[in-house]
Amino acid sequence: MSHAPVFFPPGARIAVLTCEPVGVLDYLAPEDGVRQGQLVLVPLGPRRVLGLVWAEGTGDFDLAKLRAVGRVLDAEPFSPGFLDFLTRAAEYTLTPLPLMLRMATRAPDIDQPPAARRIIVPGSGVIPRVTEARTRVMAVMAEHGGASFAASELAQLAGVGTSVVKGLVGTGTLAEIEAPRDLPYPALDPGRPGKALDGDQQAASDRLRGAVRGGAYGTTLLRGVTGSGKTEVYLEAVAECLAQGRQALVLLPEIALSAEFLDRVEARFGARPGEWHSGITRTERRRLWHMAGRGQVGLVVGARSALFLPFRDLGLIVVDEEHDGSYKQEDVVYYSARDMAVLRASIARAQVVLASATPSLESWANAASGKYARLDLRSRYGEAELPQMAAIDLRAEAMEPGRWISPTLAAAVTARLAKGEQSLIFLNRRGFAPVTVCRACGEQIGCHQCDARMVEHRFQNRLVCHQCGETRPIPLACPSCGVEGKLAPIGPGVERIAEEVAARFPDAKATVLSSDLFHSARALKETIAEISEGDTDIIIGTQIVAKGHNFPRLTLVGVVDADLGLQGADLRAAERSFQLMRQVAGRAGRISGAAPGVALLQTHQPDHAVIRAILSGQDEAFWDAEAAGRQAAGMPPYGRLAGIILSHPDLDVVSDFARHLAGLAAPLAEVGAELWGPAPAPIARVRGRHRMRMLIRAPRQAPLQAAISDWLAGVRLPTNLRLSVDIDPQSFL
Ligand SMILES: Nc1ncnc2c1ncn2[C@@H]1O[C@H](COP(=O)(O)OP(=O)(O)OP(=O)(O)O)[C@@H](O)[C@H]1O
Ligand SMILES: [Zn+2]
Repeated sequence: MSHAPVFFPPGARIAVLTCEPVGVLDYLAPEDGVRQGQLVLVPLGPRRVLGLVWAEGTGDFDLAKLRAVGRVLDAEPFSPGFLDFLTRAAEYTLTPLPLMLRMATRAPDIDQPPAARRIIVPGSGVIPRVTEARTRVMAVMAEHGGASFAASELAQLAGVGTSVVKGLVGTGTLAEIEAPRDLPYPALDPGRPGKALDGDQQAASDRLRGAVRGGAYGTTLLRGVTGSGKTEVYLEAVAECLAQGRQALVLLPEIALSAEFLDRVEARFGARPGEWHSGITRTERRRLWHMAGRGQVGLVVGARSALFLPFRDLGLIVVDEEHDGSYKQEDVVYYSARDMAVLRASIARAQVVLASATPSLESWANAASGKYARLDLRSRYGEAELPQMAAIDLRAEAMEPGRWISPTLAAAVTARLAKGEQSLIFLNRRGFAPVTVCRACGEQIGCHQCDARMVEHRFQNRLVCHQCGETRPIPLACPSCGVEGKLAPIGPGVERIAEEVAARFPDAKATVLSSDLFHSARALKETIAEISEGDTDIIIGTQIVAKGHNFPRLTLVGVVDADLGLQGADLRAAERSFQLMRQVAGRAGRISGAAPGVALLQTHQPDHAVIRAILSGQDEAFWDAEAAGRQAAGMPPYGRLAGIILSHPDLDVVSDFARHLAGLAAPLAEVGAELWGPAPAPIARVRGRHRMRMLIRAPRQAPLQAAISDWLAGVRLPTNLRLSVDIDPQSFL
């Protein structure tokens, strides 16, 4: 594709990519002509649908009978590079182009003009009479740092009636003004001085700045131990990118992390970046989408889907905690934001920084082979030391029945309490108990819709299915045998650990941090801020606490069950356990000059190779061993995998079809790929649909996507059968 957008004069035959399954259709260019990459509304049957001017028309449909483009939308045209990215991302992930277009246009009211609207801004007065509701409104205003709100939006975010907002306007505390929609973001100032960097940090910063200045594509693995200052270093790369007048994108795995990050950006550059994730308002979502296209937002901080914003000139993409599983989307469009970041950057002549203390084996191998550059931050910033790590051998502990915190761990917590320091008790399992069993008949309560057990969530007083989200009240009588009072929770979740903590340390202030306990991103962020500044003594948390947080008073991390991730035959079980344990341990002892932190891992298998690797600190040896194992088995990153997931409400339909499909797999064999399955998926039923899986393994260089396309090309799916292709699968459920 050439890199100058083409202009189509009125009446020219053009190909328009629609958001509908029909894909690309020919139309006539409208009265004033239209440019390639412009968003348009086109007639389709009786409807008008969103489309994108894709290319010159190619069809042989009679020109006189073609319909004309209805309207050209008031949005910056997509650049040829962005069109190229969408095309190649679609080819790589085997996603139909219309779905890609949907991903790239996920902003509300995209077809509406940028008319003026009434928004609320800070006024001049102070709050005359302080009420709780008014304080909440002002807190939301402060938290969003000058973002614009409609009155109703502000009220909703604060959980108050619109009258409270109007009241504050009446007193002059807030003001309601007419403003154009979609205001540019305040410029960040890259010239402000950053923090003084230490040796490794300075060297890494120089290299990254040089790479960004070079204006060519490149990917760098920034590997720095926990607390080494990776964020400080990549903010230097952001500064360079902004100084070059280009845009930067920082992807974070968790919105919970964004609050601290936004503060750091503001401290560094004097203004806040644009934010893109599920917690932002519709107004902001629309504004950011447009400003990305116009080049009027310098830095965007976002979740994985920010990668599909129509940036005008992207010069840098940072993928923070690049090993994190949440970068993989496994719904509708299956893609890895980390890998798509590399694709996008290579087209946009941008730099990618993959930052992590515990890189994925994929990135580690790409750095080892020279495909990526690698920079190392080998020690923590300042005087802070890495935590000391040790196992607690549960076989040798006198565990009390119904308790999960060993005497050794409890004693360590007590010692921290005496010194006024914080402890973190970690268990990567939400809810109160993973299984509820009837002591009369042995029944385990399951979900009606899924092959999954219901998980007791005591704080909500309900059973919850972690597959489909269905909830029901905890029954009194067993649904199977009808006996009352015999249902018993088996095993611990974080809520149960919280109960044990309350019983053991009644005077300590404990806080549970689990994603399901917060109804909004704001509530979660508030609690995290409270933990890092406030008087929490004991944090009880799931993996949400493992990532990237700085809790200054935290000196002890206790892992309730270090064996949890080692079970199961997952290809990445060892890698994931290693990453998670290291990350969670890395929260301890991050303050320079204070005593080093301690991480204690409760385990029944202290001699397990992975547990030993976690404790040893020999990271390179761990990766070498993992790499050797994968290489011997022809597994990623040394071989390629693709998953095929089929589902249908009727088990016979899906299993017959799966067998039929497997019988047609000659195109796979032709490229040297093997097909395993079909077999019932490990979670064999979700939301009432029966699921079958197949797994394809191919040599690294094989044209896997082309072979799969050939294979599936002529196949007709039975009604209501869903087929998904997952290239480079992370999950095998
Ligand atoms: N050069 C510096 N000057 C002052 N403070 C620094 C410097 N580098 C790092 N720090 C501080 O050290 C702490 C850890 O830094 P940062 O959060 O950037 O580390 P990280 O490598 O991203 O950690 P993790 O991987 O554990 O999330 C932060 O509080 C940060 O402000
Ligand atoms: Zn369910």
